[in-house]
Amino acid sequence: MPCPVIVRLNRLFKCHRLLEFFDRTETRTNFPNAFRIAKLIFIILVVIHWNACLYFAMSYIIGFDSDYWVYNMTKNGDSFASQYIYCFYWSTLTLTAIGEVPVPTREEEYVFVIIDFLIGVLIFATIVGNVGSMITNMNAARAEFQSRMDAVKQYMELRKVSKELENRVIKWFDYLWSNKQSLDEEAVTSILPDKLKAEIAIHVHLDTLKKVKLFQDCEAGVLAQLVLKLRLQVFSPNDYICRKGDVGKEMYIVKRGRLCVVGDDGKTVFATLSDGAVFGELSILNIEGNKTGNRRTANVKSVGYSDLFCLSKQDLWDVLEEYPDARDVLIERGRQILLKDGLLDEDALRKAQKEKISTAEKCLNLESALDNLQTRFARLLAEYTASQKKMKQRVYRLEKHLNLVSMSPYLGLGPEIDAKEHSTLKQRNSLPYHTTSQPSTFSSLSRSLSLKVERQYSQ
Ligand SMILES: Nc1ncnc2c1ncn2[C@@H]1O[C@@H]2COP(=O)(O)O[C@H]2[C@H]1O
Repeated sequence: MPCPVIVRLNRLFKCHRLLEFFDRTETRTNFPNAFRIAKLIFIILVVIHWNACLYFAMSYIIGFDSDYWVYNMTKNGDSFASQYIYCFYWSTLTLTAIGEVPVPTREEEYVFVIIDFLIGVLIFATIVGNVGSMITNMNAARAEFQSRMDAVKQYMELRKVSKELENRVIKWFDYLWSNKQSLDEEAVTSILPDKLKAEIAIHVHLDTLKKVKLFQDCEAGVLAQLVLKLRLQVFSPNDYICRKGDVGKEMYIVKRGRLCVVGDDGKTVFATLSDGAVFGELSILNIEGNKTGNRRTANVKSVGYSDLFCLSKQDLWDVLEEYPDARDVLIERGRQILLKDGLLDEDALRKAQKEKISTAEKCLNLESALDNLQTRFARLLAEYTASQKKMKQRVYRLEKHLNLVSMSPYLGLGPEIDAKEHSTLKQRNSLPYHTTSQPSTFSSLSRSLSLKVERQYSQ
């Protein structure tokens, strides 16, 4: 074997870098299946190349032209290109087992060919397995969609659903697939963290939301919050999205399609709604004076297929509670539509507004009364503290006057008395009560007074 080849074998230690490259590229590429096929072909070519090199090395060791199996220099040429091409050809035939190869004559040649055949079987299995799984992966979305559709079809068959309705359902599936609408967009992005999900939702839906006149004056935060709550729904031609009198539970934004606000006969068209239009908001905005309350004010019908973003009442209010200005804008616009349709009870609106004002006034009055009370309470507290202080001083003076001041340090009353006076009083106090010059009634009075003051202190 030529020496430079052995020296360069240490390059095989870098193999892990190649595997790392494969892993990273497979994760990052937008065409994973194409990359997997390319990787498989590359690995097979490398294995064939190594096998060709081994064949040439074995022929070199055994001796070129020595038998029918080894590389034949005279027959196949001795240039580097012809040597490489013949060996590569031989290796391909052996490993893929698709062609006849020279029959080995020596034992070591047989062993080499057996190993080659075994590797060839593995390569073949790998190719078939990988290509099969790639084709399955490529069709995974279609297969999932198909299986769901089949389940619905079977169900309709079982429940004897009318042919007309069955056709509508099948056409709905067909529209969904041909417009590349996912059955459940939330499920697709559910694996992502909330932040990324929000960014994707903003990217996908924000353009539609920006077209919506109703939201054009709203703060950017409102749109960003709303965009996360939108759910895509697809309606077939002539489907009623809402009917007059139903309880409103959600509002809709038209992403694509055409819809009509129709009368009860289903033919009289009051208004046509197209991309960016909003409807279904009147019954969920709790507009004061709305004659229909939380009921739908009109029928809305889809003309062709229409893609609508649906926003539930709860989700809308959750957002609007944080953005009162946006709420006022929406309510004002809704009020204008109701006024135009003659569905606004102006008396009720005025009454509600008056009630609102009187409630606000009541709140203000209550607030000022509370302020007043607070001031008076503070004044009372100050007066009480001052009178308490005065009383303490009077008790102290009284006690002093009655020669009972000696009790004060124990009771914690009044200012400190000087040490001399204190010792004199202590001496006097050590005498029994009846021996003191004061009558016993004074002492009991002073005691009860002291106890009262002590209680006040402890409070
Ligand atoms: N004259 C109109 N023009 C446009 N849209 C309307 C008209 N009347 C009703 N709608 C919409 O039709 C919706 C029916 O449900 P809502 O009452 O919740 O909200 C209603 C409005 O959004």
